[in-house]
Amino acid sequence: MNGTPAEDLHPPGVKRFGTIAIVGRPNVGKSTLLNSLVGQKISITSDKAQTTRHRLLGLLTEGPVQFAFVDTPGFQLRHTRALNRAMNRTVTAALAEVDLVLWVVEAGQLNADDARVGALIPPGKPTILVANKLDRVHSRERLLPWLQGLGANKALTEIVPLSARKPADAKRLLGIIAPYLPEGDWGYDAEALTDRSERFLAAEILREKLFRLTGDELPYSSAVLIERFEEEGTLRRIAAAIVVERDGHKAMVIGAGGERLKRISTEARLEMQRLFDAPVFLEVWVKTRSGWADDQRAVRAFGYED
Ligand SMILES: Nc1nc2c(ncn2[C@@H]2O[C@H](COP(=O)(O)OP(=O)(O)OP(=O)(O)O)[C@@H](O)[C@H]2O)c(=O)[nH]1
Repeated sequence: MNGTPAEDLHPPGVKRFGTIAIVGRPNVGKSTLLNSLVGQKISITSDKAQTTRHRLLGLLTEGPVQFAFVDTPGFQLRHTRALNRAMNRTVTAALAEVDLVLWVVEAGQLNADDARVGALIPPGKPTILVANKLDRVHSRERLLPWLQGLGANKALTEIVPLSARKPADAKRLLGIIAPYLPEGDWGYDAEALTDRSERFLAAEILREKLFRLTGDELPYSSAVLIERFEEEGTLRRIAAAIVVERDGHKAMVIGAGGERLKRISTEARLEMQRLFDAPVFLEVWVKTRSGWADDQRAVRAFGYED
């Protein structure tokens, strides 16, 4: 991890680096695909190079190519029906910035929800349609006309039928993706993610839950600090502080009987576990900015992995 230039670790070849968004209606297999594509290296982020519109979900460096799979905030896949026009514009703008879109559907199906997702992809954006769950299709003869019908859609750059569960299929897909990524230097080190980047992501997740579960009540001056981030084997032991301006805000975050703080910290912990692919022990404190003296009265919420 220390000091070897990344170039020395890889065979020569044209270096490429690019961002890829994976979109699709719920349950088509996006998470499964991301996992197969990046393996254990899921959900890594770094505090450099993060423009606001994307969150890094996973990085993969294979030979001279670095793939950055990104999330598109505002792409509420679970609530596609509820997307209003303004949100659609946000999503479309975010997708406009990536180098490639992977639009995941289930092989043999293209329903109204799929079409709604497809409509958000900016015209002209290189888009690979991934027809997933191929293993469930028992009659390849029936799939053929479906694939040919899709082929008539000029907006699709490629159509790739596969099973996200099969590592060999994911590998094949990487080979198809690579030429769409621009030539140029990598955005990140080739090595696995550092504690520091997970630490950053932990703060981001907690902040997101904090603001989502307090609605508009909480002033944006409130902050999240990761005070401790330790690894014990696979366990991540994290101590975080939510720092607010006033006692009134503190009460707001804690909620009646501590319920809201409990929910914030539970949801944050579950998402961290999913992203880090590891158990997380998360302790969250709420403090007012008045200083350390206040720690005595700090309230904490615990999260345990059973
Ligand atoms: N048979 C089969 N099932 C798959 C395949 N890929 C994913 N699945 C299953 O499909 C279901 C949904 O997969 P997810 O990866 O959670 O789908 P998602 O699109 O991320 O879902 P949301 O998070 O709800 O948007 C899970 O039960 C997966 O195991 C595949 O290639 N073949």
